[in-house]
Amino acid sequence: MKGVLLVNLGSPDSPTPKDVKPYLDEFLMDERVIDVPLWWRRILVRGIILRTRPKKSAAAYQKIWWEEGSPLVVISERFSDKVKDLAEIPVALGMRYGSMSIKNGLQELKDKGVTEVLLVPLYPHYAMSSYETVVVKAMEEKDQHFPEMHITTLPAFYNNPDYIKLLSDSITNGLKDFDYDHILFSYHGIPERHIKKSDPTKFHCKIDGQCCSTNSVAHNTCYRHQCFDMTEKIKQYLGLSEDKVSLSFQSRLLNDPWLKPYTDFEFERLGKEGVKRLAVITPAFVADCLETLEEIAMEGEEQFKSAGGEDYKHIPCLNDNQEWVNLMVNWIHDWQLKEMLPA
Ligand SMILES: C=CC1=C(C)c2cc3[nH]c(cc4nc(cc5[nH]c(cc1n2)c(C)c5CCC(=O)O)C(CCC(=O)O)=C4C)c(C)c3C=C
Ligand SMILES: [Fe+2]
Ligand SMILES: [Fe+2]
Repeated sequence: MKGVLLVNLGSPDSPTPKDVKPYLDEFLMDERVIDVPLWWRRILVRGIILRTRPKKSAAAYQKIWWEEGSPLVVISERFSDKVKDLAEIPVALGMRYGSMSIKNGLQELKDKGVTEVLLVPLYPHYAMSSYETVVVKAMEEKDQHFPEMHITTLPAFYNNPDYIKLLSDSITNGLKDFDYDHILFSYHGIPERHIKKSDPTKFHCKIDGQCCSTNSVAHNTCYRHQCFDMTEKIKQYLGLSEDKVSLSFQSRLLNDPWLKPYTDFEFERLGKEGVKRLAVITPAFVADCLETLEEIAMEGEEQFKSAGGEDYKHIPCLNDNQEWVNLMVNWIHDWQLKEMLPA
């Protein structure tokens, strides 16, 4: 029997340093997130980052936490419940980090008699620290605990025309009551090194002005290309003028070079250059979370306004929007009935 496993990133069990610490430990000890040798990762994560970060992150989580729990988890559950109602085959939800594991999700499917799984990493783009680590972890769990299962993975959907339309419509909807001067597309950042590591040709991705717009097989796994391409497609769909849109990368950690421009610097630049009304969209996330609700909707507004901006709007992620649920169900049905995956 066929079934679906939806996987998002996961959150701590509560917004306290006690629960944030083990969550961050699992997250940052992932070799695809902090990609340095194990001995150095142990020193960096356990000896340095985890001494101070849990308290700081817990304070940030407290600002956005809902009565029902972490917004990322609650929204993912609402999305998953709606997909379950329409999919006609078993659907389970797992998280890459934290207590709602991928293993539990696969077990839930196995208990319902599922042997053929469609794995859906809930990320529109491919990055080794998001999409790839979900796939690798699911395959490890399968090999260890569910050898009889067969797993097929939904490809990254950053350029899927139906998804582009949904995101574009959500921008139109978000801007109905907001007369913007500028729209910033803020994507989660990654270290530049990750782009080079994910390049199968080993020479295409130079992180310059050209590589991401020169056709290459490297783009199947190039997060930077995929962010540029998605922005371009939405710009075209909505007919946005070049000078009113820009792209940036948020959420840096540590001092390595990360993808540029940096979102926090862009808030300052745009404010100083006279942009008064700024709209921000966060298309690396399908569900609102710490990085959108705190870093963008709260901190970002403060940064932009202290640089001279006046009005600010964060456009929510697609979350459990019914059209997004319907699109996911269509993809599931195509796979279930015709073995077809979205292009
Ligand atoms: C080296 C560090 C990190 C990389 C690389 C990274 C990539 C990456 N992350 C997401 C999506 C999310 N990240 C979230 C939180 C978060 N991310 C990092 C670090 C890296 N992410 C940390 C340490 C945290 C935790 C919070 C903090 O201490 O700042 C979240 C939100 C989780 C939540 O509970 O709400 C998401 C979602 C993507 C898509 C990505 C690569 C493209
Ligand atoms: Fe992250
Ligand atoms: Fe590139």
